[in-house]
Parts: sequence; C-alpha cells; structure tokens
Amino acid sequence: MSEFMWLPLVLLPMIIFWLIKYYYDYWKRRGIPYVESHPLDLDWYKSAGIDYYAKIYRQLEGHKFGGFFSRFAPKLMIRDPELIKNVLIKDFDYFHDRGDTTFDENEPLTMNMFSAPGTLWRNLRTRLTPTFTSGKMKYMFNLVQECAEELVQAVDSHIQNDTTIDVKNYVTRYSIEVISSCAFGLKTYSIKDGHSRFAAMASKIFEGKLSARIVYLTRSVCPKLKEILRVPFIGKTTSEFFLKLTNDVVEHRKASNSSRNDFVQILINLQDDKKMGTIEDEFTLTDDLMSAQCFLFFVAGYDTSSMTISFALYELAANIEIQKKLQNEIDSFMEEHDDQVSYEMVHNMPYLHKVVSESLRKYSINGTLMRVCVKKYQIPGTEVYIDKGTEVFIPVSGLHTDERYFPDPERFLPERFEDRNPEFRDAYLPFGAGPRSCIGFRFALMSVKLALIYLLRNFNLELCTETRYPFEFAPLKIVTSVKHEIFLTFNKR
Ligand code: HEM
Repeated sequence: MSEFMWLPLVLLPMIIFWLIKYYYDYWKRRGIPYVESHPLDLDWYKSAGIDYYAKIYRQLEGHKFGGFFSRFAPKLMIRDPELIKNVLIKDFDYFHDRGDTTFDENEPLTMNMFSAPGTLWRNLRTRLTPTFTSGKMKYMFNLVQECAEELVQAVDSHIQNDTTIDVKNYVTRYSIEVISSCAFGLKTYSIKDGHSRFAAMASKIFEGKLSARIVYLTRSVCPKLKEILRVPFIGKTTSEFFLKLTNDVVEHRKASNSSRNDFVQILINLQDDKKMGTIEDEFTLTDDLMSAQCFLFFVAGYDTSSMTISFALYELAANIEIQKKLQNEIDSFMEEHDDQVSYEMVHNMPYLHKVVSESLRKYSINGTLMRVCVKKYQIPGTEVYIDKGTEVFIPVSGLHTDERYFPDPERFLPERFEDRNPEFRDAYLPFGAGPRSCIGFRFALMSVKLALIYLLRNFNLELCTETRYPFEFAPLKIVTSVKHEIFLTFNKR
C-alpha cells in the first residue's frame, strides 16, 4: 500500500473547505461591504422575515448597500432610501421581476401577478389595474361591510360567555370571508361557524409543511431543479380546489347570466372584452390565468389584512388613550353621518389612517421587498455593478425600525404620521413602491379600516393576563404572522 494513501483524506476536506470559503467570499472579492456568513448560518431558516431583514440591515449600518448570504446564496441589500427609489421606481426597467422561484408554467396557480416575470407580469398588471380603482372599491364596499357586521355579531355572542377573545382567530375568519366574498363571490360562513372548507384550504396554503419548505428551498437555491424534480409547489388538493372553484363560479355566472360586484366578475368582463382580453401582443386571459389571479387575491389579501388588524387591535388595547382618541373620532363621524358608514367616510378619518399606518410601520407585514436584477446595473454614484440575476432585497422592517427615520421606533405613536418629511416618506414602504407595488392596497385599507371602525364602535378593548407580548413571529413565512394566539378582553361599550 502506498505511503501516500492518507493524502486524499487530508486534501479533500481542505479543497472542500477552500471552495466553500471561496464561494462565501463572493462579496469580499467584489469589494462590497457584507455580512460574514457560512453554510451553517441558518438564521434565515430560524427567524421570521421581520426580524431577519432588520438584523441584516443593522449589521450593514453605515453602508448604503451591502451583501449577505441567505438560503446558501449571495443577495444584495439596498439600505439607502435614495438608492431604493432608483431600484423600485426610476430604474425599474432593470428590476421589473421579483425573482419569485415559485413561478412555474406547469402549475397554473403559480402563474399569478405576484410571481410572474417580464411580459406576462406586465400584461396582467396592465389588465388588472382598473380592477383596483377607488370606483371598483366602492362597488365592493357593501360586501366588506356585511362581513364587518358579521364580525361584530360573532364577537358579541362570544363575549356573552367569555370576554377573552383570540383576536387573531376572529379577524382571520373575517378576512377569509371578505376575500372569498370579493374574489370568488362566495359566502363561506367562516366568521360565524369558525370552520369552512374554504378556511381549511386557506390554512393548508400557509401551514408551511416541511415538503413545501423543501421544494421552496431547493427552487430558490437552484431554480433549474424544478424542471428535474417536478414537485409541485402548491399541493394537489389545494390546487384542484381553487381551480375548480373559479371554474364553477365562472360557469355559473355565464350560464345564469348573473353578475355581481366582485373580482371574478371584473375578470369575466375582461375576458369577454375582446379589446382587453386579447390584444395585439396576443395576451389571452385564459381560464387558468383567471383562477391564478383569484387565488392570488386570496393568498395576498387574507393573511396580510388579518395580521394588520390583529396588530392594530393589540396596540389599541395596550394604549388606552390612543384607543379612546380613535373611538371619539369614530363616534363623531358616525353621528355626523346618521350612524351610516360609507366608503368616503372610512377614507376621511385622519386618526384612523394614522393608527393603521403606524401598525403597518411597527409590524412590517413583509420584512423585505424582493427584486431581481434583469440586466447589468451600475449603482448610481459608485463604480459598483450589480450582475444580471442578482437578487436584491429592500429591508422594509429595518427601515421601519430605524431611529433616524422613526424616533423611538418601539413606541406605537400614530401622531408620528402628522407631518411627514420626505426622508420619512421614502423610508416608509408597507405596500412597496413603484410599478410593482401592492395593487390591492386600497382594498386592504378598506377592509382593515372597516373592521376597526365596527369593532371600536361596539367594544372597549383591554389587555388580559393571557395576552402574550413581545410576540413570537413565525419563521419562513412571507407574511409576518404571530406563532401564538393574541388574546384581548372585549367589553361592550
Ligand atoms: C394590509 C394588507 C396588505 C399589505 C401590507 C400588502 C403588502 C404588499 C407588498 C409589500 C407587496 C410587494 C410590493 C413590492 O414588491 O413593491 C404586495 C404585492 C402585492 N399585493 Fe399586497 N398587501 C396587502 C393586501 C393585499 C390585498 C388585499 C391584495 C389583493 C386583493 C393584494 C394584492 C397584491 C398583489 C397582486 C401584489 C403583487 C403586485 C405585482 O407584483 O405587481 N395585497 N403587497
């Protein structure tokens, strides 16, 4: 036996170590400030986005941008509000894709506006923008209002026996009802019953099963793998449920020649309108694409809105003076309007708007915005180039908790939205910014504000012994959510 047999045993680990080090020195080699990392650093897996991106943001303190590693791959974080505006708005042509690796032409539901790249995204966004105008929101106002009334009834009957309420549970049921009603034209009775097939399917999408996490991870580390592995991102049952649901609703509407003021109707009209549905660039709003957009409205709208309402309710219970001030505003508006809530009224309540804005600041619903660089880009004012394919992150939760823009960031202070200077404005990104910002923000504000108006008009809220704070945020979710219940005491006013 050769005396050098041991050599590979020593050399191989050294080579592997060197290759890993070389890979993880990606940002160092490029002369860009960065956060040190290694393959065993699994912070991205263990922490919630709201905490994770704020931590990286703080680690890059003093730099306008910097590199980090997440999901075993190099990413770039842009910290400076001026540069962020360039990425999101001015130089949008370089960053029009989100780089969402869930997009898959073989999986109809993933072909939605959030995940779609390039031309498909542009086509969808252009066609669907008119769906979200104030005019269209007004049509849906009554549907959402009905849900807010049901929410009050459900809370009212709960507190007959027990004044302690898990607000997260109730407002999730409310949000499911709102979206199922406005996106699919369906009554699910989830507020009253607490259980519905729709709600069960919704929880399946978000329950973060290990298999879904593995698929998501492998796709984000190596997008090519999806062609080889062919494992669907959305489970078969969920996928079939939502595809059939939209098909049934569409067929029923067409067959009965009936119509309703909801998203599915707007999409049916869009499909029927030859000028809109099929234009020169041969974009056709197929049935599958239509289902994918309804599914997206549901996915994008239900957790985001319910968590926003839950956080606001918690803060109102924790800050009784703010709660009283908001109740006074609601009461005086109701008196002025003969106890009738209208779309205009909801949007003209200044203090309510500040309370919602502050909740969205303190609890960033998305810890980060994501973009992918689609062609080589020079960062303005520097000699640094971002390569095509680089994933770019905008650290919303970091900006929202930066003392420089929001003094005393831990404090819930709606008054900070009184006179917003431009610097403050640029650092505030709850709905993103630019052509790819949240298309549903008007709808979201309408449903969040209506729930708050109805609940505060009818109940006084207080913290109770079961209220858990600080919150423990759930890891690996796109939407910031709390792992546990949010208990509050409700008393009839
Ligand atoms: C409080 C509730 C909500 C919050 C905080 C929120 C936040 C966001 C954020 C941060 C983005 C990414 C923006 C960017 O990358 O610049 C986004 C995208 C999106 N949101 Fe929302 N959202 C909410 C509710 C809704 C609702 C109710 C809908 C639909 C009914 C909706 C539909 C969408 C869609 C379709 C996109 C993708 C837009 C595109 O890529 O063109 N969102 N949302």
